[in-house]
Amino acid sequence: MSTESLQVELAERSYPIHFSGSHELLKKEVHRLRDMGRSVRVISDARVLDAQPDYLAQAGFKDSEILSLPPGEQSKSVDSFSQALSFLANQACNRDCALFAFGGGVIGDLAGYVAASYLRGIDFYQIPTTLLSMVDSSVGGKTGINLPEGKNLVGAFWQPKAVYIDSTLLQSLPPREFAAGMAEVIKYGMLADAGLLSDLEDYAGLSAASEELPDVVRRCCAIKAQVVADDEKETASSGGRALLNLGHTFAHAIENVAGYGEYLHGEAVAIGLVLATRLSVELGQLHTESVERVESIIASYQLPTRLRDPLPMDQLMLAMQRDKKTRGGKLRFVSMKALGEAITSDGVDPKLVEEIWTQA
Ligand SMILES: O=C(O)C(=O)C[C@@H](O)[C@H](O)[C@H](O)COP(=O)(O)O
Repeated sequence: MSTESLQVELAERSYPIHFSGSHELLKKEVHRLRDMGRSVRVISDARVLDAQPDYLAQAGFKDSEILSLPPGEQSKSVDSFSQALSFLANQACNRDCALFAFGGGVIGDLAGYVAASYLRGIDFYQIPTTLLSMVDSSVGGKTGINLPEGKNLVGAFWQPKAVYIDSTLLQSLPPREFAAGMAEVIKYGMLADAGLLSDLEDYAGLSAASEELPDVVRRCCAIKAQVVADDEKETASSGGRALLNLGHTFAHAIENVAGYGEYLHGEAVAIGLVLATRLSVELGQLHTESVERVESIIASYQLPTRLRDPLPMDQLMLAMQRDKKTRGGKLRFVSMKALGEAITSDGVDPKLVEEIWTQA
């Protein structure tokens, strides 16, 4: 990884994203906490712990301090949330306990929400193990769980104290998971960095071992850190943090209607990015050729550009109504006025949205 750390600037809630020497820095932090008499706990999943059997022990954690949940989106649930709270309460963890998330986006979002809720808030650290969580979900403090009614419908903004990005962890990541992470990388190019998008065209076939990957991860984190610093709680009247949701209004509806886990989050985002491009064309903001270009970039990273099977339109439209960007019953979309420059679009005609879905 790149030698520097990045700082997410949020006044008293500022924190570093470490890209180099992360494992060593993590170990130091665990020791520092223990030296202060504080306890530490970890939430992880069975697949990550199997793939990385020694990582936590080498950083100073003990087995009894680790809660292992089943892998996959199903663990981002009220049941797992409750299980994790009981894990802390049964061990009499108090307010000086620090909670570490060791896993991908599901574990990070869940553990963050547990940390935000337990005793009204305890310290929280992110150790992302997937590409998706390294470039996106571990940064910015959006934590939460899914409901049967919709994706991420319950949660809190709760910033981590630090993020430890260790690219060596990607070597054991299954190819499908790596590809899913690339969807969020492509998203960053599409929303804020035309140069990154062009580079991704040149790098097609990027893998965990590619020498370009550390710089790509850092570029995504730098965009996210800036957007979050400018609009931490997504309250800007236009643009702002909502732009990070490019493709997600469609993606969350796909995940909810198809059933959580049917599509990986990144796979749904990949389809959502194509649909957001089609929407931008229909709104007269992009040329038609943009769709072909976006589809080609997405496909070159072994990601889907279309749904495997059609999903019921009424359910997709209903799921979209529950999107957190909706105001006064009206959908707010993130579209692009150029590839590399996202904007928010209000008052989009639902008929147009239905028409876009028919092309999914
Ligand atoms: O951090 C953000 O803000 C994002 O929108 C990043 C998204 O990629 C991420 O999936 C996020 O968790 C979605 O948030 P939501 O508010 O739409 O549930």
